[in-house]
Amino acid sequence: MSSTAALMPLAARGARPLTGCVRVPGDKSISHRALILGALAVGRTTVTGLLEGEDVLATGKAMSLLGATVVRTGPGAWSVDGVGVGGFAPPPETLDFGNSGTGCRLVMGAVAGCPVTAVFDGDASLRRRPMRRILDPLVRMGATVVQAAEGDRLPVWLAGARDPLPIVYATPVPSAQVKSAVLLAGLAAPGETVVIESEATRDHTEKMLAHFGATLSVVPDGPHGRRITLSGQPELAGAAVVVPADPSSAAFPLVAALLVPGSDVILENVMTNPLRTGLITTLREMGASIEAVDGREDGGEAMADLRVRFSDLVGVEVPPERAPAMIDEYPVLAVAAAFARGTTVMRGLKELRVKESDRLAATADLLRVNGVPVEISGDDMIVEGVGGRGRPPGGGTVATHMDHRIAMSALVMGLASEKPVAVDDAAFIATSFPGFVETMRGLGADIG
Ligand SMILES: O=C(O)C1=C[C@@H](OP(=O)(O)O)[C@@H](O)[C@H](O)C1
Ligand SMILES: C=C(OP(=O)(O)O)C(=O)O
Repeated sequence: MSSTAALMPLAARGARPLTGCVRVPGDKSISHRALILGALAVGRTTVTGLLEGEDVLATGKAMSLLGATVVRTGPGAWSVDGVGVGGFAPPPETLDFGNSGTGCRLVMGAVAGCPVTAVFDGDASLRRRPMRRILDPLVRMGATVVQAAEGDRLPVWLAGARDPLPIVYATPVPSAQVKSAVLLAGLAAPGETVVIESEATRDHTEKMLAHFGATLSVVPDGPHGRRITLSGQPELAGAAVVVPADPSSAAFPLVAALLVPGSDVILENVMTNPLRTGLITTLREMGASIEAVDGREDGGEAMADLRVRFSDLVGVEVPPERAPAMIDEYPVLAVAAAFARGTTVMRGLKELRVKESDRLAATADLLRVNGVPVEISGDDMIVEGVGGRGRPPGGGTVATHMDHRIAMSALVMGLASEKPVAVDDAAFIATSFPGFVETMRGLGADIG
């Protein structure tokens, strides 16, 4: 996706209740990791339900350029023949991660443990995002930043180490991407690599490493944290990975169903890993009717079908320690808060400033142009809901700033506000949720 491509404007307007049963695409975090661990394993990995969005496809291409054999065998079905830990080959061209922070940062970790040099690049949004948080620990492990743009930003030339050093690393920011990059580099290190996080972040890398045969321990550290110890140089064996539906994508039809009167929707097979369900916890506190049925587990990950019905919501205070479990869901939570009765306070949102856009500013602007009072105070966002006094006015055009989640959140708002809501550019939705518009229309939404 290029920032110079033609814009794709779109608008959503209020219509009949949303009803029906849908399965949103596969989880983005798990999809990236399945391709990367498949490439670092010996033998064949088969993946079903892979998210075929632009972000994940960029990671698949990077794995091919680094020497793995990545083949699409059917819709959402992929096979990866890996090269083994430390076995990447020098890539013949730049690894272009487009809009994807996860792909870029995790592959930096994997490359850091191999004696190859790779060039990492991305689109205008990714070129603005911080990479020092990844490069700092990787350099401590023996990788070399040969060249980088100002402030250690993309494009970055990274030379990996033949025998990276196992380190003990306390992550300075709550980031699953930083944790995962260190663990992926640590795979090639002789000895134990330890990551300590003061707030637990999504643990898909840890779960999938165990699924592929690595030895690691995860123990609590402090009131909200964890200490992860990985034994280096395992022989990872190709595995079967079944990717559940992405809770971060499910968030959009879920919130839409809560806001459009009369709605009753079932979202199938949604991943319910507790480190991803902060939005569901919060919405339930706000009075949402979200029922999880038929809970089950595969590859260490929990999933369930979610039945969601229109609900009257009330404002709540969301504590900062919940942020890692719902970090990508704040824009759509802010939309839900706009329809709630009373004030919603979301605390500790600093990390939102370094996503595909400055999501704190972009979310506040989304609400403001649609007539909803909102304030940013330090790292907190305060939304004055209009519930009980009607619906948010809508009628605005939202600047999406190359950010898929801002685009989808704005369109969800338009489904329930008084007047339609437009977005300047819906093209980036394809990075994480291909088929979003069709899925929403299938439930009865008026988006076009
Ligand atoms: O590890 C992952 O798959 C992700 C981690 C989060 O980023 P941070 O690690 O920067 O918090 C999240 O925002 C992103 O969408 C996916
Ligand atoms: C932040 C996100 O992704 P990434 O960091 O992979 O670009 C996201 O999908 O909301």
